Amino acid sequence: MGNRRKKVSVIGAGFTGATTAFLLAQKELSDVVIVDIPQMENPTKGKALDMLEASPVQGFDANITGTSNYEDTAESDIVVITAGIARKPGMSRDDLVQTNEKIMRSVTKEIVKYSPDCTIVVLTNPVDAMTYTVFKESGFPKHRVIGQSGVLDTARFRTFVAQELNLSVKDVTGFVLGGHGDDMVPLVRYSYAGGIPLETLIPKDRLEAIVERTRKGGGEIVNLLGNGSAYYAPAASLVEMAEAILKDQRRVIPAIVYLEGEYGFDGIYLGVPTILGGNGLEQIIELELTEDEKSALEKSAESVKNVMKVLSSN
Ligand SMILES: NC(=O)C1=CN([C@@H]2O[C@H](COP(=O)(O)OP(=O)(O)OC[C@H]3O[C@@H](n4cnc5c(N)ncnc54)[C@H](O)[C@@H]3O)[C@@H](O)[C@H]2O)C=CC1
Ligand SMILES: O=C([O-])CC(=O)C(=O)O
Repeated sequence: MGNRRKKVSVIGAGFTGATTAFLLAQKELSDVVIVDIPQMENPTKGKALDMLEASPVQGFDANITGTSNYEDTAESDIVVITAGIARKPGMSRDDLVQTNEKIMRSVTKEIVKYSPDCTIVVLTNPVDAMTYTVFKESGFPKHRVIGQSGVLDTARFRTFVAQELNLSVKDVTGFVLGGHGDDMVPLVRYSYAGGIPLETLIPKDRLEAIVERTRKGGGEIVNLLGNGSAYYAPAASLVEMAEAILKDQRRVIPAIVYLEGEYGFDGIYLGVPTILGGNGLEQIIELELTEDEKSALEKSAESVKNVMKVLSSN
């Protein structure tokens, strides 16, 4: 292997998949293979070629390939799953479960066949349950199957806080825990602007409004777009996770991981603070929670368990 370039395969060449591929290449994090179904092979090849033709202008060196053949994904370091259907206005993420579970099972079989040592990062919704499905189907250890929600949910929270305070987003940190649904748990107590606790900077009612907007952040975009869901911020979030793994950064990042007793939950995938590095999930960080925070997390976990009940893999 030596100094060979890293390789990331992105399954699903739709809005999130294509945007993720382009960001990975622009940042020269890896070569990228984009995979979609055979009926979409030409558009997928077209997107990949179009991205590649941006490389001389933007000055990045990365191969980008579009395909429907999983052989092209062989020996990926990371495989990102964005394949499946997205919600439309009036739908919840959970309405996608039956269709996307089938897609998760079929794509995971192919991923595992060609990249038995990769780390899989799942985006497809309902993402907590879909990450669980991929974990079961892959047979991979838990540190190599993780899901994306917390980076995005936290990014939304940080955006709204920065707007409220008229400050740089760079100085705002936050932590959103729980399932990727409307009862996710933004942890205000662990959120800061330039190291100053947010609770001392923003009145309680304004903070509550920001928390509520964060919880419904996906739906806000779905309603505005009218025919699909968010993709720029989700793709940026996937790329942050991929970078942490590819560069073994050991970053503190909220991620959907398999819990075995942590936070009092066992046998489910849920968003919690983690350390991400070269092995994928390096460590789960257990924060001290107040009774109110615990019960909010419990409620969010119940929603995830209700979705998991309809999984055929459960
Ligand atoms: N976890 C999160 O924070 C987020 C999750 N999502 C979810 O990501 C998923 C993708 O969203 P978009 O990219 O906007 O949807 P999209 O409809 O633009 O793209 C999905 C792509 O998956 C492809 N596909 C379907 N079945 C496939 C299969 N068996 N193998 C390979 N490709 C297949 C489709 O042909 C399509 O190109 C949705 O489930 C959405 O809800 C989106 C944003 C954030
Ligand atoms: O809202 C959706 O359906 C897509 C998603 O998960 C998000 O943008 O948070």
